[in-house]
Amino acid sequence: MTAREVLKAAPDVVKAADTLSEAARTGRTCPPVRSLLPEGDIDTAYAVQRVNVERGLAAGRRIVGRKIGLTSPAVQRQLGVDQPDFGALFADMAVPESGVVAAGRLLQPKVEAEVALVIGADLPHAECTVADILRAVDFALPALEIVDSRIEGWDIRLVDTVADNASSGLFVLGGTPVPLSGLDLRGVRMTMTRGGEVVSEGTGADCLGSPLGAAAWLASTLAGRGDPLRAGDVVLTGALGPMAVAAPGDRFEARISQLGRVAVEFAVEFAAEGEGL
Ligand SMILES: C=C/C=C(\O)C(=O)O
Repeated sequence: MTAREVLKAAPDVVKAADTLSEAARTGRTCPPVRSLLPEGDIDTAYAVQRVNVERGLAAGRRIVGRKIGLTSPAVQRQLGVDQPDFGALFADMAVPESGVVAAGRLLQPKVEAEVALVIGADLPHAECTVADILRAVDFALPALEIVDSRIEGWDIRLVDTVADNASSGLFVLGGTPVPLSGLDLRGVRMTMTRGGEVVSEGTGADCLGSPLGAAAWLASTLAGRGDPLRAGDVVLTGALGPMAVAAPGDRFEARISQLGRVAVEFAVEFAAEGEGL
């Protein structure tokens, strides 16, 4: 969808996109958008997502990659869905390794641990294989995805999360790139802690069978839509285990075998000046 096509998008698509972007802008959640869209119509939900992505690009934001969502059976169960989806990653969503997320930056954050891949060659084919992915990937990194929902209480079905840029929020990449050669991404084991307590565990196989298979699904899907993965793109391949709610003051750390560790902190909210006196 080009910027010109966005302007011509159906009124229900524009209304859903406006509802979500207003929630993001004001920091106030909105009701589910599924009631505005044809029931279960995933293509229309992606059109809503595209409207807000095009608006972001028009406002000067830069796409740096894609996220895959809903890859783990645990997350699919948590959200009551049965297929993966994808969303856009913008440069302003990147948080430095061990960085701090400012209070109030997100509406209802939750954290997931994932394998990130950095793509070194374009992937233009609509039938992308795992071998294509292996040849194209420059390196892997451990990552945290901080998902968020503009929809109140995370009351989402597949259409809602697709329209809402796959419930994306922010992401953190670990600091040490690992070449794929010799890595068994299906076999990696992930443990994520919040304040030192284990809150999520999983393996590479829990991500659609393998993070490489998930990446092949994404590359095929995007190429089929005429918007392929390109050299330099970051791919967050999807949660390896259940997501965990984040509150002010929380510190998350994920360790993924063969890949290393990655951490993030959520700032403590301070009372406004004079409040509570
Ligand atoms: C609602 C978001 C889910 C994901 O991002 C995931 O499963 O990775």
